[in-house]
Order: sequence, then C-alpha cells, then structure tokens
Amino acid sequence: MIPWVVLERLYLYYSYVESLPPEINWVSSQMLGEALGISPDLVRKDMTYCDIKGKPRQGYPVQELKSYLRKLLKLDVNVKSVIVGAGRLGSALANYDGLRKNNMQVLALFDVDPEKVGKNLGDIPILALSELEGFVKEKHVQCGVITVPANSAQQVCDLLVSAGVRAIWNFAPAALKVPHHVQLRNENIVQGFVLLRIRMLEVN
Ligand SMILES: NC(=O)c1ccc[n+]([C@@H]2O[C@H](COP(=O)([O-])OP(=O)(O)OC[C@H]3O[C@@H](n4cnc5c(N)ncnc54)[C@H](O)[C@@H]3O)[C@@H](O)[C@H]2O)c1
Repeated sequence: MIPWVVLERLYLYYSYVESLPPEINWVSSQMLGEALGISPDLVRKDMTYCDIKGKPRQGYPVQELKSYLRKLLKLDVNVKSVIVGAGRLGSALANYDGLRKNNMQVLALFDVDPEKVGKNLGDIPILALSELEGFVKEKHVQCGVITVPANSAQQVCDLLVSAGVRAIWNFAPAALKVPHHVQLRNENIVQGFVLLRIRMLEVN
C-alpha cells in the first residue's frame, strides 16, 4: 500500500501537471520539485510508485503522467457520502464544488437540530440523525463525514460504522476508534497553521 504521505505528494504532482498549459509535453522531477517546494530526489523516489518511464533530460510525458496519476489516485471513482453535522463546516463542505468535481457525491446531511432537519442545502436534503442508519444501508453509502462537536463524534462514528460505511472522514477534534475494515482520515486545519508558523519562525 502506498503510504499516505506519498499519496499526498502524488496528488500535488497531479494537480500541478493538470494546471500546465497544453503546449508543455514533458515535465521533469526538477520542474515538479521547484514548483512544489519538494526536493527533486524525493519527487524521483515518489515516482518509483508509478509504473511510468521518464526520459533523461526530458522527464515524464505530461499526458501519460496525468492519466496514470488519475487512475492511481482513483479520481474518477464516485464515492457516495453523507455529512453528519449540518453546521458551518458541514454546510461548507457540502457546498464545496471542488469535492463534487472530484466525485464525492454528498447524498444527504444529517443533524439533530429540529430547525435544520427537513430543510435543503441546495439540492441536498438535511435529514434527522435517526434516519441515518436506514439511509446509509438503503443507498449503499460508502463514506461518512463527521462535522459534529467533538463530544458527539464517537457516537456518530459508531452509528456510521454499524450502518456499513467503509470510510470515515473526521473533522472533529476527537481521537476516534474504528474497526480495522473501516478507513479513518482525520483532518485538521489548525495543524496546517501550526506547521506554517514553525517554518515562518525558523526562517525569519
Ligand atoms: N478539522 C478542521 O480543520 C475543523 C475546522 C472547523 C471546525 N472543525 C470541527 O468541526 C465540527 C463542527 O464545527 P462547526 O463550526 O461546523 O460547528 P457548528 O456548531 O456550526 O455545527 C455543528 C452541527 O452539528 C450538529 N450536531 C450536534 N450534535 C450532533 C449529533 N450528535 N448528530 C448530528 N448532528 C449534530 C449541530 O446541530 C450543528 O448543526 C467541530 O467539531 C469543530 O471543532 C474542524
């Protein structure tokens, strides 16, 4: 299995090659490294996970690399998802076009707030938490996104797992426990800021 950190960089390479103008046919480890602030040696090492041959002094053929990474990163696979917690963050994620364009299909949001339940966010319904299990089973939902307060996160996670999701994308600041067959990814914007601040203070 390719480690998370390598996958993160491979996705950066994909985003970069996708943004290149059509007249650029070749991209080197040097170019990728310089554009993304990653050492060319590390780029080359990451590329060993890809079954794609580079040419000396030219690099990798852009179109081939793009389609290879698209497939490797499974960008065309649609993932049926639900978001639990239709607050500020849950609503922002549901509205975010970037996720939709990358085939995250949000079928519904769930909440416990009677003011929110029964309403729609764009074309996405906000349903009661009590409907979650039946909905996930009936629609074969694969991924549950958790955007509830930390103290409810494990309970929501357990509910999603017992309903049958295969992946949990957790935004709540809580250390969740999931069984081995369920993939868990914790997301933390604060961590990004903390790392940025360390670099800023080291350099200045
Ligand atoms: N990972 C990050 O980078 C990041 C960024 C922002 C917020 N957060 C976290 O995301 C979570 C949501 O933040 P927010 O600002 O959107 O909060 P919010 O208060 O706007 O929204 C939380 C929503 O969850 C609902 N809710 C509460 N308990 C529930 C339950 N048991 N089941 C279903 N719905 C429930 C509430 O009714 C509300 O609509 C918090 O845990 C917050 O710390 C994480």
